[in-house]
Amino acid sequence: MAKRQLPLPEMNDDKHRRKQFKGHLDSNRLQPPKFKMNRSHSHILGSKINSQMAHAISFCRGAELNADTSMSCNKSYFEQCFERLDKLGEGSFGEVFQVRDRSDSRLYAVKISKQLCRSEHDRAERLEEVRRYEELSGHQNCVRFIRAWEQNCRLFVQMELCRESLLQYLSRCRQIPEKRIWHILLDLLRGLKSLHDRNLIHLDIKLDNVLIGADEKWKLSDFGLVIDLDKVESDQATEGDSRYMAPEILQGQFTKAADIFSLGIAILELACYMDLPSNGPLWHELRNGKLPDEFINTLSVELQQVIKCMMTPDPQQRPTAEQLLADPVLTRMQNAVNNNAANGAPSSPSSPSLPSSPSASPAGTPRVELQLATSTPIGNRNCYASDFLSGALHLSPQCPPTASRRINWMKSTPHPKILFQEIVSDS
Ligand SMILES: Nc1ncnc2c1ncn2[C@@H]1O[C@H](COP(=O)(O)OP(=O)(O)OP(=O)(O)O)[C@@H](O)[C@H]1O
Ligand SMILES: [Mg+2]
Repeated sequence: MAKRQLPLPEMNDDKHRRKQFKGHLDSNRLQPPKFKMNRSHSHILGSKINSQMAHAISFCRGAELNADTSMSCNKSYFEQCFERLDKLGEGSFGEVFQVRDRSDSRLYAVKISKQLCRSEHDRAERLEEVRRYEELSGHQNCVRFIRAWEQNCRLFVQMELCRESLLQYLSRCRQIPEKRIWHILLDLLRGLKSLHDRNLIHLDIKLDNVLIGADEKWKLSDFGLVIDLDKVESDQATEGDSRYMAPEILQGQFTKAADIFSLGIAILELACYMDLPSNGPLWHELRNGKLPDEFINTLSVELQQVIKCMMTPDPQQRPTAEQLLADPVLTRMQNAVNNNAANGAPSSPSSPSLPSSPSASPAGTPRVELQLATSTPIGNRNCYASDFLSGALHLSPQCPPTASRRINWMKSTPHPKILFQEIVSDS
């Protein structure tokens, strides 16, 4: 659905404004200081650890480091096990690299902590972080944890490799069709429900901490601030980015409802391409249930309602992830996915604009499904089918139909070149 172009509001400090990106990173974004939890786990790790040797940190049975971790080898465990490729991103806590695992030749992401782990207290905090991450990993809408280790006073975490963050996606597409926004919301509510069902709260939900996987699913990531309500007193929790922070966090109330607020305001940012304030009058207005009309009016009534509910000022009145998943629009989407699965039709709720559902074609119009076969890279990354979904695709057949009715289609622009393969044709 194409959005109406609205006049920009004045650019005063505290006025609402559309996002302004500089490349992929928004340098206007403030990173509020993060406070640390003060739990001690020194009893778990013991005190005598040689910091130059790699130590597996895992709560899974059988987790161990297989490379030569002895001091006789000059290479670090990381260098022995991985070929370091591109840098994928950086936050206040770590740098993330794309790597190739030498043992299985597959690509992964490894996050290397910036902070040095100098004391048992630091180490205990990391251990707790890894324990929480392992606990929630496994859901398709949470970035998968592979293993973690510590060497030279740094924590290394190996994860599934994702394609890009929701912030990068927004900076690239700018106007995201509403249908896709619903799919993103559905994926993230599922991920959030899996955390909340375990009594974990994320506390740092924001566009930068949502990634899309190779499986086309949107996933929660960056579990550094997650707290376990069964184990940690809420006064030991840490606040996340102030732009996404629920109002009650200022009173020290850390509950699951705070995550719902953060997700709600992130969806507002995504749907309206709005620059969220980190403080000032608009920050308070957004937390008093006053959403700027010139932005919110561009959305369907259903999406407006969901966002408003999620941003309800009183945390007790905010719906839970489970209640939100029962929203009529989200229920219809889930039913459609389930029906497709039951009929054996390939379906992915997050690969939205490919003509993957019969309803995408008016009656009588031939429906063609294409899958991305190969592509040349954009910049230093591969391109994906979804890179081309926000505009019309001008494809030309590269070869005539064969007996098996498979046709290759080439996008007409010279760069990037993408090759689609037709997988269904009703014509
Ligand atoms: N598994 C992954 N696959 C691909 N890119 C990733 C992955 N994990 C992180 N990144 C990229 O690296 C960036 C920083 O990662 P992350 O958010 O985990 O770091 P951080 O230091 O904890 O951030 P913050 O400052 O938000 O706390 C992400 O925004 C994302 O762009
Ligand atoms: Mg982050």
